[in-house]
Order: sequence, then structure tokens, then C-alpha cells
Amino acid sequence: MIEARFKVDYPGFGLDVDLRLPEKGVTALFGPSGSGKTTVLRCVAGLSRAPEGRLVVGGQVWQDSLAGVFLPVHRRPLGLVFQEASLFAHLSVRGNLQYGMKRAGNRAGEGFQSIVDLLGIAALLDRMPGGLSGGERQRVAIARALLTRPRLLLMDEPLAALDLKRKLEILPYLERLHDELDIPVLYVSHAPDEVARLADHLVLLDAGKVAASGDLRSTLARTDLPQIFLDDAGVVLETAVAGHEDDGLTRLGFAGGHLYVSQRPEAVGHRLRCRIHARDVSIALKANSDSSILNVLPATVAAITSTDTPGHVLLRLELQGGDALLARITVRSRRTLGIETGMAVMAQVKSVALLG
Ligand SMILES: Nc1ncnc2c1ncn2[C@@H]1O[C@H](COP(=O)(O)OP(=O)(O)OP(=O)(O)O)[C@@H](O)[C@H]1O
Repeated sequence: MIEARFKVDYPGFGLDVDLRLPEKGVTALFGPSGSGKTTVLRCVAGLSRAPEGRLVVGGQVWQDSLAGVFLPVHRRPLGLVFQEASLFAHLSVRGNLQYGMKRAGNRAGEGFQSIVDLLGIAALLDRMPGGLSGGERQRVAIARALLTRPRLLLMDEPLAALDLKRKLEILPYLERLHDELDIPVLYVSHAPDEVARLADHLVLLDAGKVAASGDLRSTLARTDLPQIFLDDAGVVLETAVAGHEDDGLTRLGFAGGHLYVSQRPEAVGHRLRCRIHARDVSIALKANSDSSILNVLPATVAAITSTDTPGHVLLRLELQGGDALLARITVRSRRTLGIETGMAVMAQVKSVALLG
């Protein structure tokens, strides 16, 4: 468990957070511009010194303002990856990686091959940074950070400077981080799709305060969050390919039932994350045989929340097996159908976005 408590006062902005984060997996720090994501990351890195703060990583105290403890950034075993990869232009990719290793006392190059493979950069080792694409540079920067054998990897909007094509190229490598790294990753982003795809744990920041912190799927399914997080609300489901149908559809299975999507190349059993937006879910009182909507799941209305969207409410629908969906429907439809909490309904899913 990482314990991170920081209080910072800047003119016009105050940060006051108290977090308990898992020691494994990717934690996304998500929130609107100016909510304090980078400030938290800088306090964790030791790049900023919170006047009041306590930070414990892997049982080691990195900061304890009451006891006067503050490890400077160079004494913290962490890897840092920023928006722009700052590689040494006069060193090859291999030279850049070796520099990182030496600085961290990793002279034997422990883990070199597995990290080079993890980031897919074996073919780039003898190239100079000047000739690399933005996505390749970021992969090298991540490898260099990992080769310092950090206890924690910090990433601040690592994809923000890349165009869509480069983002898509690097995402699969980042995705592997949560499966293959046994250190925690703290990932700052304001891109909902990136967070939905990469994170295991989610911290929502709003005006310097923690609006929510928890497992990604259950946090995204909450309807009791500040409005800013409900505008583009949607859940993430962890599914597996259950079969390929002969009419060009792939069937995905999860505890709540099945979802049909356009044919996928992945084999049966392959895990796929999906995002389902609240705006893409509608409600029927019973299974409809005269509808073109294929994906219909039995659900129970667990919560009804009003939102900033005039004339609409947000429903939280519990599915079999513990997952949930959100649905944005009109107040009029709610009235016409007589929807109340506790009712059994059919959730009609108009669109499923596959992540990855
Ligand atoms: N050194 C500083 N001195 C004064 N104010 C600061 C300092 N650093 C950050 N701030 C202010 O703190 C607030 C939070 O900034 P921060 O960069 O943490 O937000 P963010 O959520 O990362 O935003 P973005 O998504 O735009 O990067 C902002 O209002 C910013 O102007």
C-alpha cells in the first residue's frame, strides 16, 4: 500500500489529498485541467515539497513533514516519464539506456533484455534519438526509467504530445505494463479513453480534492460523483472472446451475459476491455423481439440521479455477477416507463467501444 498525504497552498489553489494506493498495477490520476494531478505527481516525486505531507512507498518513508523527513528526488527509487521524452541526442538508444542503468547502479544491466522486449525496442538499440518517431522515443524513455529498477513509475501525460497514430502505436506497450510489471505505476491523464484502457485503479481529482478513489470499474460505475465526472459517464467491462459467429459477429462473455460486436481477430478466451457510455444505453421493460438492438442485458435499477443535462437522468443498473452499467435516459421516458429503483429492466446497449 502506498500512503500519500499532501497539503499544498498556492495562491488561488489548494491541494489536500489523502490517498491509499495499491502496490501493484496502474493507478490513473484523472481530473479536469488545474485539478492538481501534476501537483500530486510532483509531490510524490519529490520535485515539489508539500509543506504538510507524508509519503510511504513499499514501507519506506519518503516524506514525513512532522518528523522532518524529505528524501530529495535523486534519492527516491522512481522512474519518471513526462510528455516529451528527454533523451540524450549524442547517445544511441543503447547508450541512453546504459546511462540510465549506470546512474541507478544497475551495472550488470539486470532486466535489460526483458525490458527491451516489453517495450519492443530491440530493433532501435543502435539508432540515434533524432531519427525516432515520437512514439518510439517515449518507449525508449519508459525503458530507460524501468532500467533504473524503480520502486514506483510515474508518468505525466506520456501520450499527450503524440498524434493519434502514434498514440495507438504505443498504447499496447503501455497496456502490458499492468500485466508484467510488479511495481506500481502512477499515470496522470485527462483522456478518458486512455484511463479506461490502461488503469486498474482510479483517483478522481477535482479542485485539489479527491472526489473518488477505488478500483477502476466500480469507480466508473458510480453516480454519486461531482457533475464534471458524470458528463461523459460510462463503465468499463472486462470481457473475454466467447465465440465467433458465422454472420460476422464476435460474442464476448462476462458475468453479466453476452455482448455482440463486429468480428474481432482475437482467439476465443482472449480478454478484452470494453467501454459502454451511459448515452448508449436505453431501457426496456421486457425483452423486445421487435428491436434491432442486439445487446440486451437483464438488470436491476440501483440508483437514479439527476444530472446537469436538462431533461435527463442517469441510472445505475446492476447486472448479474456484480458489474454495472450506467444509462442516460430522459425524464419523460423514466415517467412513461414508471422506472423506480429496485425495478427489473432490460438494458439495451446501442454501442460497445472495444479498448485495445
Ligand atoms: N509552483 C506553483 N506555484 C503556484 N501555483 C501553482 C504551482 N504549480 C501549480 N500551480 C497551480 O496549481 C493548480 C493545479 O495545477 P496542476 O498542474 O497540478 O493541475 P493539473 O490537474 O495537472 O492540470 P493539467 O491537466 O492542465 O496539467 C493550477 O491552478 C496551477 O496554476
